[in-house]
Amino acid sequence: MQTSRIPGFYNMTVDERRELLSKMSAFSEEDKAYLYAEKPLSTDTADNMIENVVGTFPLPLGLGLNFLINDKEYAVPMAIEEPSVVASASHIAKIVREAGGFTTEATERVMIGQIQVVGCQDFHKAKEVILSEKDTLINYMNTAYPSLIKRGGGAEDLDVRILNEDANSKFSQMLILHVYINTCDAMGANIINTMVEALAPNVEELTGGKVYLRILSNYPDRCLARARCIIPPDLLATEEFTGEMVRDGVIHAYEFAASDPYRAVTHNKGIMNGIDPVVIATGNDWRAVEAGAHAHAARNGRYGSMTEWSKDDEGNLIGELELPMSVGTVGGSIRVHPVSKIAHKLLNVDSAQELAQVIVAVGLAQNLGALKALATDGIQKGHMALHSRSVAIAAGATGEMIDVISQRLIEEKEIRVGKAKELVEEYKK
Ligand SMILES: CC(C)(COP(=O)([O-])OP(=O)([O-])OC[C@H]1O[C@@H](n2cnc3c(N)ncnc32)[C@H](O)[C@@H]1OP(=O)([O-])[O-])[C@@H](O)C(=O)NCCC(=O)NCCSC(=O)C[C@@](C)(O)CC(=O)[O-]
Ligand SMILES: NC(=O)C1=CN([C@@H]2O[C@H](COP(=O)(O)OP(=O)(O)OC[C@H]3O[C@@H](n4cnc5c(N)ncnc54)[C@H](OP(=O)(O)O)[C@@H]3O)[C@@H](O)[C@H]2O)C=CC1
Repeated sequence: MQTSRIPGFYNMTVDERRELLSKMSAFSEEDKAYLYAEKPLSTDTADNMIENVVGTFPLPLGLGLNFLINDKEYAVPMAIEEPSVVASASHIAKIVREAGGFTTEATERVMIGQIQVVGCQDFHKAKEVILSEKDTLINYMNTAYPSLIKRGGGAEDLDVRILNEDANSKFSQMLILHVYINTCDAMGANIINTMVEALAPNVEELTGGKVYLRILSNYPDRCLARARCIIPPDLLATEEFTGEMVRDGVIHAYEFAASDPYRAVTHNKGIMNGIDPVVIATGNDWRAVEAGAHAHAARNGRYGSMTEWSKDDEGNLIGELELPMSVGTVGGSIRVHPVSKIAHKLLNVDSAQELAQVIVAVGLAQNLGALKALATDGIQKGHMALHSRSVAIAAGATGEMIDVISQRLIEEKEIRVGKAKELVEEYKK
């Protein structure tokens, strides 16, 4: 899309939004046939995706707007059930674009495959043998996946660790091979698993041990994406709070998360509020991304904040987020789920590296959205106002009643299902 800045998009009806997107040539006729269908994922496709299928489970798909990342516009598809997340991401993206946008970067897409060897007679000798045969083993693995080499990827390096060397350890001693594999634009789990399974017999032969696990690691700490924003305080000001007050509140909120795991978990949940919906919409494995993100948050031996917030000498608020980001633009169900295909088209990313960068930028925005609300009005004002519609529906409101009940809940400052049920009964009389 030429611009992701569409003021008041949320005040339009769904039909008006679709018409506007048509005018912006965001979707082809075929895309629209899937995206606007009541049931975009057919039962047949679903039945081919997983086991024991009895139906499908749709989620709302919204657009995170206003994202300017490395000077490129992105309307970000977000699949999520929770109200206020898309609004919050768009709200912060709007502020950040006025400050010049997000800057992002990503490392090479190097993922890790692990091979576990137990029962070696001499673990140090076994380690030496593996390292002396490193090049041969790397070449061997690459013969198991020649197409990856053709794309410029493949196994690149190999490392060996010995675990549980302490004689008092209650666990068995084991040799762990780490194979570093560039999976190009795929998340790479199946690719890596194929390669490490192919290598296992050679490893057994060289070490004299027994290989058990041969699987990727979901902590790909050489496959990182980083996002950064620099925001002058005046852009953060609200009716009641100066920009400096908001900035300082955000920094204090960060310091709280950095010092206390109980807070860090909630803080990081707020970041994943932004990340998961994009990972899901693009057909990627959100369990893998979640697991890797939390491992990274604990990399210093203590679970802490995924983001960092500080101020520079000019008083600008600086936000940074670095996460492992094992996502792909091909592979898995990405080209199987029709809506995920459309999401990729809308995002218009050229590579998995670029997708990873968009995702961390959304995570950073989402974190600031939550912290800005928490450090000022509190989360209930913005979030609960948007949640009131779900509350009304949960209480049995339908059609026009939803808006009426939702508005009453906000006015009476009692956004809860019990209250909504009373209002529904009253409305029906
Ligand atoms: C909800 C807002 C954004 C309102 O904030 P606001 O200041 O009232 O927004 P605004 O009316 O000034 O609008 C500014 C922009 O926000 C967007 N926007 C504004 N409203 C909408 C809407 N309805 N739908 C879509 N987009 C919306 C939109 O882009 C708009 O620009 P415009 O288009 O007008 O030029 C703000 O209160 C907010 O960000 N709150 C935080 C919400 C949040 O974090 N929700 C997550 C759920 S809570 C949670 O799970 C995580 C948590 C909080 O526990 C994490 C933690 O503890 O750290
Ligand atoms: N622990 C975990 O996280 C696990 C996750 N999984 C699942 O694995 C799936 C992801 O595995 P993944 O290996 O990515 O998927 P695939 O098995 O679908 O492999 C990706 C395929 O994409 C093709 N391809 C086309 N273009 C490119 C390109 N530019 N770069 C790289 N590959 C390309 C390759 O086929 P070709 O080379 O033949 O053209 C490759 O085989 C996810 O569904 C995930 O849920 C599975 C096991 C464990």
